[in-house]
Amino acid sequence: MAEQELPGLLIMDIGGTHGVQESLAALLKKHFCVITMKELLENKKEMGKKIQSIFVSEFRPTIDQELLESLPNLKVIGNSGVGVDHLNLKMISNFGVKVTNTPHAVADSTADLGMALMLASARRLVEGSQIAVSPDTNYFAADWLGVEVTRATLGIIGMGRIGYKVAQRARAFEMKILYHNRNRRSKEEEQAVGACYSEMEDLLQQSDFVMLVVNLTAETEKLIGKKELGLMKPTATLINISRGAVIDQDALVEALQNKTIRAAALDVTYPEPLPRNHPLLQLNNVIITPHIGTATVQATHMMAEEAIANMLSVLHSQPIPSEVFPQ
Ligand SMILES: O=CC(=O)O
Repeated sequence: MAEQELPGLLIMDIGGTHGVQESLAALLKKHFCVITMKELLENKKEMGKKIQSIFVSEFRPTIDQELLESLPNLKVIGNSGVGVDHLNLKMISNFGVKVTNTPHAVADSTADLGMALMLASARRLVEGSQIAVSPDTNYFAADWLGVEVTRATLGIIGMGRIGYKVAQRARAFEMKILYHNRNRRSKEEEQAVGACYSEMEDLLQQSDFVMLVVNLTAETEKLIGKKELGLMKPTATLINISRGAVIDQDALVEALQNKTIRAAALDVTYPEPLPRNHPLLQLNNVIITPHIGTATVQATHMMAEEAIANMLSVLHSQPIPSEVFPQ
C-alpha cells in the first residue's frame, strides 16, 4: 500500500531565536510534513498548496492577509498558547480557516508563575538577590522588609482555568480569596477553593494582592486604569499574568511612582519588550519577567501536543477540542 502523505504544516523555523525547539519539531514531524517559512518563501507556489495547517508558537509566524492568500488549502491555525489576541480571528474566519488554542496545557505553569510573582514581590526577592551579590556586605534586612502572603487577601480578576488554579494554590497559603469573573462559578467550585465572588470595586478595595488573569478582549483592554488603581490599598500589589494591555500602563507608572500602591509584578507589558528607557524599568517597586507564563519544558510540550490534537481533529473532520471563534 502506498504510504500516505502527511498533511503540510507551516512553522516559523526550527531552533534559533524565533523557531520551534528541535524536540517539538520532532513531535510535529510525526504527524505533519513540516515546512518552514523560509522553505515556503523559496517555493511559494508548490509549498503553498501543500500547507493545510499552521503551528503558531510565541506569536510566530505573523498571520496576515498576504500569507492566507498564498495558502489555498489551509484549514486550521493551531495556536500554541491560550491567548489569541495576536490573531485577527474575523479575517482568518473569512478565509474559511479554523483557529484552535491550548487552554489545558498552559494552566498549571501560568498559575505557578502567578504565585511566583506574588511571592517574589511580597518578599522582595529580586532586590534581595541583588543585595546578596553586591560588593556592599553592610546591609540590614530591616531596611527592606517584605510583606506576608500567608493569610493575606488575594483578589483574582478572571476566574477561568488559570484563575481557578491560582485559587487552588492560594488556599494552601490560607489566603482569603475574592474573585471577579464574567460568569460566577458554581457554589461547589467556590467552596472547593474557598473563593468568594466579589464586585470589582470591593475586590480592589479589599485585596492585598490583585492578580489579573483575564483574556485580552475589547472589554478587558485597560480594565485597570487610574480609577481602579485609586481604589487599591496603598499596601496592595498588582500582579499581571494575562496581557499587558489589560492595564493602563501610564496610570500604573503614576501609581507606583507616587506609591499609591505598594508594588507591581508583571509577566506581561505593552509593548514586549519595553523600550529600555521606559519608566517602569526605572522603578524598584516593580518586578518584570519577559512573558514566561508557559516557558517550562513541560508546558511547551503539552502545548504542542494539545495543538497537534486540535489540528488533526480539524483535518480529520472530528470534533475539535479547543476551537476559538471571532467575538
Ligand atoms: O501567554 C501565554 C498564552 O497565551 O498561553
